[in-house]
Formats: sequence, C-alpha cells, structure tokens
Amino acid sequence: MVKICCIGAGYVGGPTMAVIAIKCPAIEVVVVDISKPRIDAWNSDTLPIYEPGLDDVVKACRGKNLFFSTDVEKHVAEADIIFVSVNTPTKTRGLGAGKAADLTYWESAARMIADVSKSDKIVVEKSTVPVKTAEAIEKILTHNSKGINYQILSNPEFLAEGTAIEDLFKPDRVLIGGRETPGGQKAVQALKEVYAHWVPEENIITTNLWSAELSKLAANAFLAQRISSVNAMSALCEATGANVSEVSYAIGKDSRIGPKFLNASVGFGGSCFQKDILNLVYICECNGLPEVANYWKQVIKINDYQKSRFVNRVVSSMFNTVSGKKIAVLGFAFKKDTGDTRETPAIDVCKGLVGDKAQVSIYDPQVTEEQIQRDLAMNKFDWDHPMHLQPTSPTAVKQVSVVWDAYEAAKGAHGVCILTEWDEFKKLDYQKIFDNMQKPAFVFDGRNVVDAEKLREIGFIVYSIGKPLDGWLKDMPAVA
Ligand SMILES: NC(=O)c1ccc[n+]([C@@H]2O[C@H](COP(=O)([O-])OP(=O)(O)OC[C@H]3O[C@@H](n4cnc5c(N)ncnc54)[C@H](O)[C@@H]3O)[C@@H](O)[C@H]2O)c1
Ligand SMILES: O=c1ccn([C@@H]2O[C@H](COP(=O)(O)OP(=O)(O)O[C@H]3O[C@H](CO)[C@@H](O)[C@H](O)[C@H]3O)[C@@H](O)[C@H]2O)c(=O)[nH]1
Repeated sequence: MVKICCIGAGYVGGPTMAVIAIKCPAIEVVVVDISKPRIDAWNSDTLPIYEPGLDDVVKACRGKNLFFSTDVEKHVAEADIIFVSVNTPTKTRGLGAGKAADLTYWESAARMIADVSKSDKIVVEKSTVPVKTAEAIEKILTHNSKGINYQILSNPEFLAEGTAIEDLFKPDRVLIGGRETPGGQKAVQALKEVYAHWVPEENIITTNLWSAELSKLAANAFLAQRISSVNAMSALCEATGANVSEVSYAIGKDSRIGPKFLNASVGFGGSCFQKDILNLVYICECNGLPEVANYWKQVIKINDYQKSRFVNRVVSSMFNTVSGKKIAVLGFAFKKDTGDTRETPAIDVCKGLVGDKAQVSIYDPQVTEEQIQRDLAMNKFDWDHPMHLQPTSPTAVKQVSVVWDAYEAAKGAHGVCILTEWDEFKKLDYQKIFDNMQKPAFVFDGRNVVDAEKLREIGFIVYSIGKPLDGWLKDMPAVA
C-alpha cells in the first residue's frame, strides 16, 4: 500500500488529503501537524475549517484510509510520498522584510524529514514557495541524506476557499514539476498516478521544477491583477457615471478576456493574493528586474487604494465624520462561504472607521468575536504563523462589538457597510433595517449585492462600488 503523509493540517493540507483519500481507497493518507488543537479538531465532529462538502468527505474516509495525527516523525518515516503544506508567511524582519517568503517552517520540516527518514522519499512542495525553493530543499535533504534518495516535486495547489472540495474534485489542472532526470521523471510519474485516480490525464500538466513553482505565483498575480484592474475602473465609473457591472459584462463578453474575476469589490483579501504578489515582487527585485517588480506592486497599491477609498466614501458621506456614530459592518470573512478572515478587506475598513472614532458593530455568519478581535489587534502578517505562535489574548478594540444578527448590528446605526457577499445579505428585510436606523440612513455596498434602487425607494442613501452615484454622494468629496 502506498503511504502518503502530509505535513501541515491547514486549509490546504486537510482538504487536499481528504480528497486524495476518498479518491484513492488503496492509499493510506496521514495528515500531521505540530498543532494539537488543530489535529484534535480534525478528529472531532467540528472540523477546524468551514468548507462546503468537507465534512462529508472527511467522515467518509476518516479512520479508514485517512488519519490525522501529531506523531509527525513516525508518519513521515513511514511514508513514500511526503507533501509539505506548512505556512510560508511574509517575512516581517530582516532581509526582505515585508515582501520575501519566510521559509522557517518549510526548512524545519525538511530538516525533520532528513532526520527521521530511513527509506527513499518523494517530497512534494504543496505550500506556495519562491522559485528555486526546491533547490534549497534538495540541498538540505541531500546534505543529510545518509544514502537515502530524495526526489523533490513541485505540486502547487490552486483551490479557492469556499469551493475547495469542488475545485479538488474537478481541478482545471493539476501541475507537477520535477527534475528532468530519470529519477525526477519517475517521481513525477508516481505522483501523476495518484491524481490519475480521478483527474483526466489531459488535465495533469508536467513541467520542470521552476516553471511549476513560478506558475503558482503567476496564476495568483494574474487573478489579483484582474480584480485590481476592475477596481481601478470602478473609481473611474463613479467619476463618470458609467456602471462597473455593465463595463465588466461588456468586456467579459470578449472571449479573449472572459467573464470571470471581474467583480468590482471593496478589495481582494485572502491568505494568498497579497502574500504571493509580494513574494513575486521580491524575486523580481532580487533578479535585478525593478520595472517588473513595480508593475506587480501596483496591483497591491490599487487594492490598498480601493479599501481606503471605501472608508473615505463612508466618512465623507456622513458630513466628514463618523465620530461616535454607530456603523454596522455586515460580513467580515474575505469572501462568502468561508470563515477565513486572513487579509480580509474588512480588517482595513474597520480599522479605518475605528481610526475615525466610529462605533463599529460587526455581524458575520461564520466568524467569531474572538477571531475578529484578534484580527483587529494583530500586527500585519502575524496571522500567517502556526496558531501556538500567535498572540493569545490581544487587547480587544473597545469601539468594536460583534453580534450574531444583521438586524442587531444595524439597530440604531447611521450607516451599514456590506463587506462580504454572503447570500443572506441579499434577502434581508431592509425596510425593517431602515425603520430601526438613524436618519439619514446610509448603505455602503462594498460587494454590489443589494438592489440599490429598491433601497433608495425605502429611503436609504446608497453607495454601490463603481455604480452611478446618488445625488447626495456626488456633492461629497470622493477621495480625501
Ligand atoms: N489557503 C489557501 O487557499 C491556499 C491555496 C493554495 C496554496 N496555499 C499555500 O499553502 C500553504 C499552506 O497554507 P494553509 O492555508 O493551509 O495554511 P495553514 O496555516 O492553514 O496551515 C499550515 C499548517 O502547517 C502547520 N505547520 C507549520 N510548521 C509545521 C511543521 N514544521 N510540522 C508540522 N506542521 C507544521 C501549522 O501548524 C498549520 O496548521 C501556504 O504556503 C499557502 O500559501 C494556500
Ligand atoms: O471578481 C472577483 C473575484 C474575487 N474577488 C476577491 O478576491 C479575493 C480572493 O478570492 P478567491 O480567489 O476566490 O479566493 P482564494 O481562496 O484566495 O483563492 C485564490 O488564492 C488561492 C491561494 O493561492 C489559489 O489557490 C486560488 O486559485 C485563488 O483563486 C476575495 O477577497 C474575493 O472576494 C473580487 O473582489 N472580485
């Protein structure tokens, strides 16, 4: 029986391994992690992450050919194929701080593999890493090899949160990069055989190691760039009276452009886009390519601009101050159908509102008060370290309260900001919300989920990203 061990039981390690286990009943899959609470949660009825369809997959194979364990060394020693899916945060100190990937967790995983291995191993990079990481890992492993043969493969993950199970069941492509040596190609073939249990052969792409590593960063950079492009257009739409949804639809009909990833928003969030672009920028700089680095940096600048532009709209619409005013925030997760808040635009928007002395009342169907308070208190990039290394009880931000109901959040509020596109926000009783708010009552829709015309009929002043502005908003300065 082929044995797979995955180091790192996070958003990627957990779901990817669960899907391998369900699709390959003859393979034993063990997911290991240094975090005991995380492993305990994977072994319980309440999984550590919320992902539609994940519970069913885990329940179907856990205890049969899928296991979660903290006994990292034992399972690594026994495995034929080791996936490494540990954190690769942005460095906050030293060389490359604020941009470069911190490979501490990766390196310690590689050294541990070298320490405990007694048989040949295929080591698979599942984490997103800088180009040429495989070379560094190879060096660590071969310098400590004790005669063991290691083959390093790059197999980046393209799943998106909220649709992880769907994406893993039917991936657009699986990418495997390996050395162009007989040993390297044999390892590529072995991993290909795992995926071939359910992925059509034409969807499994094989490349050299560096192309696979770079393709992951490139894919995220291209996707994020589309969002920054449409968000840049949204500012111009507001200034000219064009409607960004109509512009997106019109350009998306061009088959060369395509319709996906053209939704204007308050900004992109999530654990990957910003981190991976910063990483790409750093690699460009290290390779003496400042123009290329600046090109990609602009994607992040526009994203930051979009978030602060939103806050400015809120403040300037309300007579240039939100001091002491209650602002309801609906949605805190970085997108719908996930409880993940990593790099969510809601953090920057809430910090901006709090900075202007607003009283912020937040409701999100999947995010706890504890998580929100941690996010608002945490330093930039700290979220991307294993849980036990994060600050445990950050000081709560007093101006922020978290409630479990949208109506409660909006009660007595001057304004409502919609920051995540949860479906339930489309179906709220906005008449009831209006009746219980201060007047004039404002809705700032950062995701274009509400029917602005209906809300205007109720009496709201509505701001929708990239849409023609209400008379009220036209008279207010757009950007402070
Ligand atoms: N989240 C996504 O949607 C996504 C998608 C594609 C790629 N990625 C990349 O995959 C990697 C993992 O991301 P994630 O979202 O799953 O992160 P995560 O923080 O959810 O999980 C990482 C896990 O690794 C564990 N860990 C760290 N060092 C360890 C060690 N030495 N031994 C054992 N366990 C260790 C941590 O405790 C943590 O549980 C990152 O490189 C990320 O950029 C993430
Ligand atoms: O038209 C759009 C599409 C997305 N977003 C926002 O962009 C962010 C990222 O969304 P999405 O890409 O759907 O989620 P992620 O889970 O971050 O997935 C991205 O990052 C992963 C980690 O690398 C990759 O594996 C995926 O392929 C890539 O889509 C979210 O805040 C979305 O709200 C928009 O604002 N407008």
